[in-house]
Amino acid sequence: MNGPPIAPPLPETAIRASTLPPVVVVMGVAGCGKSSVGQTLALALGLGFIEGDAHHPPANIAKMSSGIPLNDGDRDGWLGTLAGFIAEADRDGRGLVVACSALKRRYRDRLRGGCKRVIFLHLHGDKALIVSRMGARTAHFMPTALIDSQFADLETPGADEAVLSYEVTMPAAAIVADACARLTGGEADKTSSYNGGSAAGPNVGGEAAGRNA
Ligand SMILES: Nc1ncnc2c1ncn2[C@@H]1O[C@H](COP(=O)(O)OP(=O)(O)O)[C@@H](O)[C@H]1O
Ligand SMILES: O=C(O)[C@H](O)[C@@H](O)[C@H](O)[C@H](O)COP(=O)(O)O
Repeated sequence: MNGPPIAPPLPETAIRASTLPPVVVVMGVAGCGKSSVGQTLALALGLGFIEGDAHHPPANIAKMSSGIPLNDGDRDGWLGTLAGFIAEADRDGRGLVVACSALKRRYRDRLRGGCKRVIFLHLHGDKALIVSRMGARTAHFMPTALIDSQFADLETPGADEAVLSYEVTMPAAAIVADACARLTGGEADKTSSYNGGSAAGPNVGGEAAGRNA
């Protein structure tokens, strides 16, 4: 009897089978490495890169600079702008890398809403280490004092989200090499983890598997 498959195909397999280049959102709290990893990943994949920080309205930058955390309302228009870039890439069949904190589940839903190819690359790690990296940055608007609010807002991606997760103790080059391998079908390092999610969830794997079945 021909019924639906009992187990969905692994999303990682589906990503590899996709004929379209990936759309990756590098996410995580301030100072986790989104810009560094995102830029290098985009270069390695030959894709465009969008720095989310460059699209905050001046009022958001002023707020963070003065030590006040952003709230959902502050982030609304900014997320809309970034979701627009992603939807445009999807319409054109282009790949793209975006650096965006995407701290909450509903923010990620907004970003992937216009593009079923979105994969989140979550950089996570110890708060003290991240604070020390933030402190070593020069000429950056984000005060280290806001790190507690960033961790408080962070909703770690769930098992039903398409996400590659990396511990920030890994060198940025190693993160990029592993992510490239996973996204393009090469050999991947065993030290990272991949959360594919179920075919029923709003994940890239299920959609891609459907398109390519
Ligand atoms: N994996 C890493 N290992 C060591 N240092 C890193 C790593 N990723 C980023 N950094 C450094 O940490 C600081 C914060 O990184 P950045 O890319 O600005 O983070 P974000 O964009 O998330 O705020 C920078 O000085 C960067 O060079
Ligand atoms: O949603 C937010 O609260 C901000 O977007 C924040 O998460 C982001 O990280 C800042 O723009 C700081 O910039 P860096 O992440 O580059 O430190």
